Amino acid sequence: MALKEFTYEEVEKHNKEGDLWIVIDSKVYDVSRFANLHPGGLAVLLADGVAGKDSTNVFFGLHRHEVLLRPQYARLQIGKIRGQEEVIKPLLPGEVSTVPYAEPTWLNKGFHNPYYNDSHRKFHRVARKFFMEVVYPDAIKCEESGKRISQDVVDRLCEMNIFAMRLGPGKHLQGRTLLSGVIRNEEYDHFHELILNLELARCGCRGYVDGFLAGGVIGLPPVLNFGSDEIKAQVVPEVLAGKKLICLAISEAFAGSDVSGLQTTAVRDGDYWVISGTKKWITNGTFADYFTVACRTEGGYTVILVPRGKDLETRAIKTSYSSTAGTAFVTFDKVRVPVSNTLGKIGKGMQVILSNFNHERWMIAACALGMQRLVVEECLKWSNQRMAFGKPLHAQAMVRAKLAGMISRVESSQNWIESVTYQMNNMSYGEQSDKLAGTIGLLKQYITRTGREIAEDATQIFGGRSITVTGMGKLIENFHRTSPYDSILGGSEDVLGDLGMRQAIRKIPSSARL
Ligand code: HEM
Repeated sequence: MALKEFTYEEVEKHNKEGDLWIVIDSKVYDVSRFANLHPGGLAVLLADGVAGKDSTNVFFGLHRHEVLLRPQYARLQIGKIRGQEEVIKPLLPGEVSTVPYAEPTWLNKGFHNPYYNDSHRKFHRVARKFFMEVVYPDAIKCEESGKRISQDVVDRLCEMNIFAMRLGPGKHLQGRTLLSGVIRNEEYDHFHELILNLELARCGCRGYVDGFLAGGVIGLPPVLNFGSDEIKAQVVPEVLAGKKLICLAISEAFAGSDVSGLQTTAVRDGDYWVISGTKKWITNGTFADYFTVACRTEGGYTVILVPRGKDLETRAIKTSYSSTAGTAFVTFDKVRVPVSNTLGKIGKGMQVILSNFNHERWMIAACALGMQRLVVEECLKWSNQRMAFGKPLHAQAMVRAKLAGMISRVESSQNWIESVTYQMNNMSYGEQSDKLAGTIGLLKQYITRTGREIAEDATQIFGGRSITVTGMGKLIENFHRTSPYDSILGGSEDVLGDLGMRQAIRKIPSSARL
């Protein structure tokens, strides 16, 4: 049905309590009955320049656009201004932002790049639509409720093989239809995977980013790369189908970044391991069915796949991000598992653990970067729409300086991660372990550190709104609270910087002299 049309003169007549209309972006809203329920109060709606008037600027200085899109408020619209059309439109599913620096360069019209081709473009369009339509609403819901990712979303992302793709290219993708067949299986590379990580991060919910089966992204590769054929045949199909969930259990209260300090032990009893000990900060642990567990065994370390059972208990750990991540404290009370559940060689678990770290750290860095870019976009929009001292925020040189720093950090991180991703595409798994471990350590250290600098700057730009969980600054609040996770999970910043340096120092030629 065509919308009723009004002139500004007609709207102006409705300017008092009980008969109150306002205009926002050419749309006419009847707020007569809503005014008393308005979270910002009645008085502000009756003010001069608001009641019966075009309140577009004042509205966008105080609310996110999504407020108007919520059904209960969208229904307050009774018509539009004759001869005018709405200008402020949200991105449609699949669309890219036209705000400068809101997207990686290759997505901007007229820009060129050496890494991405048509297959990545097609893939990106479908992925963005999927994340906006299916994942984003679940992310918002779960981030707030703290509940685990909905099974419905798990089913859909497994149907699209998104979960399988997040493990990177490889044999596990053979015979699978990727993203409804938008690309051919053999086209899939680490740049497609980078796209998935960046799109996930755009949801702006850090807890959910981990709740989005991150435990599986790091817990399943040891099974794929080091499990026996029987174990793989049993576990991989059900996990990639989203029927069973898996997580990685390495860190302990006794050993975090210092993996060699771990104390969970596995003792042989015939054909069984008997596992005793605890694990801490285990992402997805509260809802996982399988645990890829690093244990101390006679003569070294061994990684063992442990199914959830009566002697394995998980308890949710209260963290400062959402419990949708499923962060758990895990207790093994003489858990018996067959020795055939060993992943890799007995006593050679450190190799399994270390080889897994590169991909995990790269994934965390990618997600961290995705959120940072989102924060840059939020700050650019906010500084453009927020009026202070009679001018937009970006009229202040200090604000422009902060924005310049934020953009430079995000762009340098993007360029570095793309260069590393290109190496990953062209190196074998073994070569990556040898050549990229140090670089990825440094990359992650850099990206997570700049993340916290960006969080600080964004907080200053958003002021009080950056410390409230809802409203204009909700993404900034989430990012400021959760950016330290990026700098801790998968190896803390200082340890990774040191790893990068130790690897570099080891490779300085003995003949090198000034
Ligand atoms: C259709 C029109 C409007 C709707 C549906 C609406 C809805 C809301 C909602 C849901 C909130 C809670 C905060 C949030 O979720 O962002 C809010 C807060 C607020 N609103 Fe409105 N509003 C409308 C128009 C206006 C207008 C024209 C003004 C003009 C001054 C205004 C001033 C405020 C203020 C001052 C707050 C508190 C903001 C804060 O805590 O930071 N609102 N409004």
